[in-house]
Amino acid sequence: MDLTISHISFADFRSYEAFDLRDIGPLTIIVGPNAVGKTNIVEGIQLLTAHASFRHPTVAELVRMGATRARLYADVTDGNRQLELEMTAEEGKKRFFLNGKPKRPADLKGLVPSVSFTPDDLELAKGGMAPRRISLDALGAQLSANHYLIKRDYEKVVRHKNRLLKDEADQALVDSIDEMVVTCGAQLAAYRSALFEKLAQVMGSYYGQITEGREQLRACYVPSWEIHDPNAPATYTFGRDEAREELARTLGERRGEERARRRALVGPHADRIEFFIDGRNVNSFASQGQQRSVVLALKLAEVSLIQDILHQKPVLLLDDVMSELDESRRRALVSFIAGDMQTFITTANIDYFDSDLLGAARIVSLPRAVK
Ligand SMILES: Nc1ncnc2c1ncn2[C@@H]1O[C@H](COP(=O)(O)OP(=O)(O)OP(=O)(O)O)[C@@H](O)[C@H]1O
Repeated sequence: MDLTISHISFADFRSYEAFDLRDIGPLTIIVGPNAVGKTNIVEGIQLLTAHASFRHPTVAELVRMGATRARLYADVTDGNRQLELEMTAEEGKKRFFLNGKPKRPADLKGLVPSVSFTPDDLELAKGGMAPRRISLDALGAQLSANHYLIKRDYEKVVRHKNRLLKDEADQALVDSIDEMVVTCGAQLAAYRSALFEKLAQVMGSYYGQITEGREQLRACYVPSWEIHDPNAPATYTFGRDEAREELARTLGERRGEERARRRALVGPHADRIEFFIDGRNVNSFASQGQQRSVVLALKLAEVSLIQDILHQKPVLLLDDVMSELDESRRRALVSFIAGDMQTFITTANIDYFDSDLLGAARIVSLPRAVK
């Protein structure tokens, strides 16, 4: 049996002085008016399970205004094992505990994975590359502690390199940091590429189901060393060694450009993720509805991959997305939820759910805060 959350408790977290929910079952629908604290609950669960928040807050933002320390807690069980997950936020630091013992996030990766789906995710199929890379790394981090650690190291290296370039530091210093860019960057790019290959395949299959076979989705991971035509889908497969060679070569070729623009231009922080429907780039051609289907397919694929790789169903966190989806996409999502995966849904309007789903759910109504 999968690990599921049976109890959550927050103290001085976001808007909550205290929040406690016990006997949590497979499906919880959290209902309430705007700004009542629905998203805060989902964020708290994501912090406890994925050790990150889709809102990318500072630690101080997590602590209730006027308090000094936030504490989040969850009991998790698979019927046999009982685990206690805990996170504190205090003095600029998040700390994690398992059964009362301090743990590094890397030690907890994959224990109780989660997939969140929020209105911000709908931007994933629209514009910039950064949210797509962040989303891929967030998935990778839950699937592999090594992915999480190398991404963290690589980001440090690039920050350092950008500082050197900004300060117009000696080229020898930049060259020495470039060795790290190559080592960490090649490993990160190889992890991402291998993960993305699986993700793209499952995504394509979900997209086919959502559109009832009418349209084909192709997703491509494009490393920064490729000269890529955004209007032509292409598959680039490579391993770590090839990535090392290509990165070293491209860094050499673009050294002058990096110095002139005073920032790092080569490496996985500049890799692209492109989506194509029937051969056309989603960014410039897709309708809003098609873009939403792409994101829905991506989220469903994330869930499937976690299940396949970790043999543990993730906790699904749906923050106010029903209102953003039309009837057919809502149906596709609900049929997925109706499986046996633990799910938390927030909504301001319960009318989006049919009576079957409501009948299976525990409804938690949050009252309007008294000011
Ligand atoms: N650190 C904090 N201390 C106190 N209050 C906070 C803190 N962080 C957020 N809040 C409050 O939490 C509330 C927002 O909660 P949340 O985002 O969960 O609302 P919601 O119910 O999801 O609303 P909506 O339906 O509009 O998305 C806001 O009133 C905000 O001021």
